[in-house]
Amino acid sequence: MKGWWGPESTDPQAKQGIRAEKTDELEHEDDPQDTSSSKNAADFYRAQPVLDRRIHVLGLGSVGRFIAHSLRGIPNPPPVSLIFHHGRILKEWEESPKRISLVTDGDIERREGYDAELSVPRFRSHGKEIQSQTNTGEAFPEALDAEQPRLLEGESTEPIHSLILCTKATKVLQALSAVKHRLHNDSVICFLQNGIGIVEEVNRELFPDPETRPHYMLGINSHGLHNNTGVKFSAVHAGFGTLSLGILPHERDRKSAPYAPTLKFKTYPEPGPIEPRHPANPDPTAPAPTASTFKWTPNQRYLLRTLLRTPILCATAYSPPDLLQMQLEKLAVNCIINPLTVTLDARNGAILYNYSLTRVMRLLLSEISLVIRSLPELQYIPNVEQRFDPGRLETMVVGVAHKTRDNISSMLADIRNGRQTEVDYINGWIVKKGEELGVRCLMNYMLMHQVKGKSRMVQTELGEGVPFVEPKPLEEEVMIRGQDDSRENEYWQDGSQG
Ligand SMILES: CC(C)(CO)C(=O)C(=O)O
Repeated sequence: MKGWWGPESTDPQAKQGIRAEKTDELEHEDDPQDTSSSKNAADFYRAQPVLDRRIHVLGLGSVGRFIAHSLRGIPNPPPVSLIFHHGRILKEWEESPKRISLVTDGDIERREGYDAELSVPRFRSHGKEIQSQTNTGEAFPEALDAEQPRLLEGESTEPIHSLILCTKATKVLQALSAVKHRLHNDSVICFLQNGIGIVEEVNRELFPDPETRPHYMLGINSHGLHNNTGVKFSAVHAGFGTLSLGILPHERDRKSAPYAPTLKFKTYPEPGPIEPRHPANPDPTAPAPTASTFKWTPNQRYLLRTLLRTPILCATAYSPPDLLQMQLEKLAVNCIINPLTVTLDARNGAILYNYSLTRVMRLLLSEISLVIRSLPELQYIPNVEQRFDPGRLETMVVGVAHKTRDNISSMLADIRNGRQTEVDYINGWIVKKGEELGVRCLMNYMLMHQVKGKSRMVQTELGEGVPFVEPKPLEEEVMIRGQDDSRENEYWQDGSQG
């Protein structure tokens, strides 16, 4: 039997990832007549075959390229499809040697064997696709019936079973809208964005019906990656980190989902003064937490195991409550370093050893800490009060700012390049959650709007100034000088997670 974790296939087509990769290696596994093989731990994993080994990567910035490169480097690699967001870039890829290169400590490693496809982001407003033109200016064909997706030439209708989503948080809806018709209720999407609240937004806007909604996984990336200036389809692995992964319980399994958020606190608005609430004074009438078992689907298990067996990713799997706490720690750090570096227009280290900025940081952290400690999802988890104590969060922020002192934060890089920032999913999430929980977060609100104001200011300046390449109608990004030089900085130093 040929297992998919076994030695590398000698079939050149399989190496190229060309075949429709139906798993055949598992077809005898479930034969009830077959009593010859004794059951062992691996049988558990082999019990349910996955349908398709192909992994699609959507969002081909430095993180997407790194993941795609890493996946093709493992024994018996899965077929990997790169989804390009622009016809021009797909053409460049087709005309290139079709390789992704990764630079580590000056050494270049090139990998090939990718498939490529096109999927043009759909612009959205108020929960609807509003686009009548593509980013190359051509008109979208009219759909024959409202239920059918409006497809462009070259766009696929093939189902996607496993998708790794590496776009920025601000591009998730547009990117997913374009492949929504290919995702089914057994597909799995692995979200790898900064910030929190993306999954909820995707559910609300794209998959409101739990019956047709795909399954989800979350990942927190701490690898330091940036673009390789001037070199296409390449990334620089500047800092070794980890990938913390977790499978999210599906709403279809809600009843048995671990730590399903039960509303333990009365939500705002309510009459009378707003009292901060946190687990020290929970609502005694709230129901107790539910059991923590839920089933993984074959696609979820397959994608998780494939990422876990990719050594360079240094991936580890966590339970949903653990992953949530790690996300919240990262969020707290991003809530301070990212917007402050924007307002200061300085590298991460600038916030250190500065009396006034320490005051600012503490005010922000007192709100952030209170919101996090008030989350109903965390109320039954031991030590939440200590883990998210403002003092501990401050130590973490200072530690990360020190380790990444020479970096330009991802938010500052976005601002400088005229891109939309992820502030809505960082400080914006704190403000929104605070409103729901009755914790007013004025400091975070103000800082969020300073970032937005700065973003608008830069975009206006760029619009009035002289861009080097005129944006085509509805083209996503304006190419400006220095864009490729910016460190696309998803840096999150591992040790800082405390
Ligand atoms: C931790 C920090 C601030 C490091 O640069 C980061 O994650 C980011 O820039 O987004």
